[in-house]
Amino acid sequence: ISDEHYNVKVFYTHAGCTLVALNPFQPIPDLYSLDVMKEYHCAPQPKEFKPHIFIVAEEAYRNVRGQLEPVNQSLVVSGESGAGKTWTSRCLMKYYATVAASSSVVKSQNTVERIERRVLDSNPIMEAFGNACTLRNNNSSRFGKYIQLQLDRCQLLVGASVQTYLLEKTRVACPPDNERNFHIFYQMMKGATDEQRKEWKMPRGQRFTWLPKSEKTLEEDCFHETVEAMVHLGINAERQRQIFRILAGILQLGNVNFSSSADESQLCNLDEQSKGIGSAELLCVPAEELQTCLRVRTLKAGKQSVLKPCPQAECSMRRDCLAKVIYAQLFEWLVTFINNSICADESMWCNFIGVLDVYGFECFHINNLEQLCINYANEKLQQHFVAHYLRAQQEEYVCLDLIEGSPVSVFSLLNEESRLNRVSDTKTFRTRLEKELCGNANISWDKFSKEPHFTVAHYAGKVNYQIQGMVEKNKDPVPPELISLLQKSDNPLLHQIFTDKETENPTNKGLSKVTVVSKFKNSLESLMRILHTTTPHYTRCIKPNPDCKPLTFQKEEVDMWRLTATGFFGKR
Ligand SMILES: Nc1ncnc2c1ncn2[C@@H]1O[C@H](COP(=O)(O)OP(=O)(O)OP(=O)(O)O)[C@@H](O)[C@H]1O
Repeated sequence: ISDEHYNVKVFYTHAGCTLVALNPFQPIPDLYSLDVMKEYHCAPQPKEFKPHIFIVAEEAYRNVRGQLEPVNQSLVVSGESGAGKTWTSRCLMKYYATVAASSSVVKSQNTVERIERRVLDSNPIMEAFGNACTLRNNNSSRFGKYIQLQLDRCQLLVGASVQTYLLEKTRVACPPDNERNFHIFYQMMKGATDEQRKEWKMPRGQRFTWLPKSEKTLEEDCFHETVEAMVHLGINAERQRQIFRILAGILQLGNVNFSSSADESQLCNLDEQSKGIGSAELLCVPAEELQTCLRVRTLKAGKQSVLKPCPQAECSMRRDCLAKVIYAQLFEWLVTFINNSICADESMWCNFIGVLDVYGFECFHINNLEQLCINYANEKLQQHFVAHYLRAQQEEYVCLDLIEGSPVSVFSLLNEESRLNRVSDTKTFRTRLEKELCGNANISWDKFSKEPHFTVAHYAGKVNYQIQGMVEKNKDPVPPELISLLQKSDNPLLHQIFTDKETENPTNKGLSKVTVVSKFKNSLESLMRILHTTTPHYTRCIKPNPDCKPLTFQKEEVDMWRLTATGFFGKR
C-alpha cells in the first residue's frame, strides 16, 4: 500500500449511531479550545454543528437530565492501538472538568485543590505507570480503564472513580523486542536529581537490562509532571520516596543473572557483582533472603518442608515473577489511592457519566491468553452494541458461549487445567479442547500446524491462539516464598501492599489462586452490568496510517472514512 497525502480537514463524522474520529497525529489548532467547548455547550442544538467529540460529550451531559428520571450515561471509546482512544478520553474528561466545574474544593498538603484538577491529574500518573512506547504507539496504554465522572443534583462534577483492567505486567521484566518498559522508569532515569540518583543507585549512564531504548527521548518522559500530579493528589513526599525506591529496586533486580552450578543439587551462582544486594537494599528486604528466595524452592510434604535448588531457568522466572508481582500490586495500590483521592462521598453525587477506554481487537502473528482476554472483551462490547443500537433480537452469541459459557468453554477448560497440580501438556490440552468443543462452529484447528493452537472466528475475524504457555499464564503463580519475603520489607508501602493482600482474603486465596480468566470475566461482567443500566454512546477512533505520521492518510483508510461518512459502518 502506498502512502498518499490526502487533504483531510474534517476529523469527525457520524456513522449511524457512532461518532467516528480520525487521528490527525498532530495537534489541530483550535479544535479543542475552551471557546469551542463553550460553543458546543451553549448551543441550543449542538447536533446541528460540525461533527465533533464535544457533540457526544454534550449530548450525554444533557441526556442525564433529559428524561423524567435521570439516566446515567456511558461513552465507549474503541479503536486499535494508536487510534486515539486515550486522547479522546482525556478530551472528554477535560470537557466535563470545564463545563461542569463545581466549586468543590479538597484539601491536599496545605493547598486547596479543585476537584476537577484532581480528576485530570489522575491521567499523568496512570499514564506514567500504565503506558509504554510500543511499535504501534509511543504512548500506548497497557491496561483498560473505565472512569466514572460523578455529578451532583445540579449536574456539577463532584468526583470520579477509576476501574482498571488487565495491566500488562509482563512488560516490567520482559519488554517486547524494540519496545520500551513503562514510562515511569525512563522518567526517573532522566528526571532524577543527583541526590535521587544516589539513593536509587542510578548513576548517569548506568545500564539496566529491563530498560531497553533508554537513549530515546519522548515527550512522555516528563518526571516532574508525574511528581506534580502526585502532589496534587495527596501522595506526600515520604510516600513518593517509598514508591520510587521500589521502582529502583525492580530495575536493579533486572540486572541479576544466574548461571548453573556444575552440580544440580547445588544453588545456581549469582552472576552480577552486587549479587542482588542493591535490589535488596532498595526493596528493604534482607539480601541473603532475597538471594535464597530466587534460587530455592520450598516443597511442602505434609508438615515438613523440603528445600530444593532451582535450575537456572527457574531462578530467572522467579526473579521476573518478583518484579511483576511488585509492579502489579504497586499499580493497584496507586489506583486505589487515586480513587480515595477523587471519589466523592456517596451522598454528594447522584448520577454519572462513564468513559470506557478499552483495547481494540488484536490479532498478531502469535496470540496468547492476553489477546484471548482482550478479544473476549471486544466480543462482549460488540454484543452490547448490537443489542442496544440495532435493537436486534438477542441473537445467540455462539462465540461468547464458546469462550466463557458453561458447562464447557475455552475458559472453563483452561480453569480446570490450571487447577490441576501438574505441568500442563500442550498437546493433551489441545486434544481435550477439540474433544469438548468440537460441536461449536466458531472454533477450528489446523491439523497440520506444528504449534498446537486453536482458531476462534470472532465477529471481527479469525484469530489463531497459541496453546503453549496459556495454562501457566492463566495460573499466574507466585511462589509463596516471594510473598513472605516482601511482607518482611522495611519499606512501609511494600510491606503494606503485600500484607493487606493476604489478610483481606480469609479464605486464603491470596494472590495466586484466582485464575486470570476468572478474575477478568468477573470484572468484565460487573462492567457490563453497569453499562446495561446506562445510555451508551459509541465513539470509534481510526488510525489513518500505521506509522503514526502526522496528517497522512492511506488510501485504504480514507476510503473507509468516506464510506463511514456516507453512513456505512462495517465490521472493522
Ligand atoms: N485528536 C487528536 N489530535 C491530535 N493528536 C492526536 C489525536 N488523537 C490522537 N492523537 C495522537 O495519537 C497518539 C496516539 O493516540 P492514543 O494514545 O490516544 O491512542 P490509543 O488508541 O489510546 O492507543 P493504545 O491502545 O495503544 O493506548 C497520541 O499520542 C497523540 O499524539
